[in-house]
Amino acid sequence: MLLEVSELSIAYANDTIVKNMNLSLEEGEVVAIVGESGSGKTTVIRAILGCLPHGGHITGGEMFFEGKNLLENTVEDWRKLCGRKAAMVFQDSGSMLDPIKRIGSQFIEYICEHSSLTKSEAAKAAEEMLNKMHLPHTENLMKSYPFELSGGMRQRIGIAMAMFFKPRLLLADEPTSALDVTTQAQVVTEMLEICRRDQTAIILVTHNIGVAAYMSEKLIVMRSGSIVEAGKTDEIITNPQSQYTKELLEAVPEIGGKRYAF
Ligand SMILES: Nc1ncnc2c1ncn2[C@@H]1O[C@H](COP(=O)(O)OP(=O)(O)OP(=O)(O)O)[C@@H](O)[C@H]1O
Repeated sequence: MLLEVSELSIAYANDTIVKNMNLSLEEGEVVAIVGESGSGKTTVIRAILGCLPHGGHITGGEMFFEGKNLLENTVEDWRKLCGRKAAMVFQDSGSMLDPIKRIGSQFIEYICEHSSLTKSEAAKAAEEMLNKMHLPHTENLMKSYPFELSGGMRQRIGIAMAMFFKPRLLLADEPTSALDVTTQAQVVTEMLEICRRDQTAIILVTHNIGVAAYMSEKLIVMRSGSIVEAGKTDEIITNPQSQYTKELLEAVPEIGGKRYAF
């Protein structure tokens, strides 16, 4: 088992936000957490990466990653885990790029900081990674500034950087929500392609059960900090048990009798 979270509870100050969360993930598996805004999805994945915001703390439960108890992690343990073994992609990962540095120089700097590659080796590897995200004209792209690129391209670069070191676990928080529908579909497909090739497991956080259905094998439906329903995605989608899941599914657009993921 890659990740095992059991009975996890999280509070901000004295308010319990997440109650008795359970989640398990094998190598290369994709689990999606869906639920309305404020249900605690982001809080769960922040806890897994040891980066709850100020005031947030774990009040109960356990988390094991590759058999190691995450609740016993030192600052050094978290530093080793984040970036290389576990990486995160946000809704606006593209906007985390430094606006006054060319794409190539920031990607190379990032690689050199976390590995022993030389600058020219890093440049070659960075360009290859951009190719894998199906970014066009990568040679020119490396010389571009972020503002010269579309939002979709910037987000793909953010994902390429997060995936560069082939993390065992990718935490993706609404990774495509800021993109238009067509670009969303492309970016999701590319991200899945890379994760499948590298056997990277994903926890996908989304409010869009359509995207979750398309991407994941397992689904967790959350509401107000608790699990409403959890299990195999196909089974939940075809035979939802809770009224809340049914409502989420009904909100997915239907055209000609078919429900569409995006
Ligand atoms: N830093 C914080 N301090 C106090 N409360 C917080 C903090 N961050 C989040 N919360 C509260 O925790 C609850 C869950 O928030 P969280 O961001 O985990 O939900 P979410 O399901 O990811 O929502 P969204 O889809 O809007 O991102 C919310 O009620 C929110 O107000």
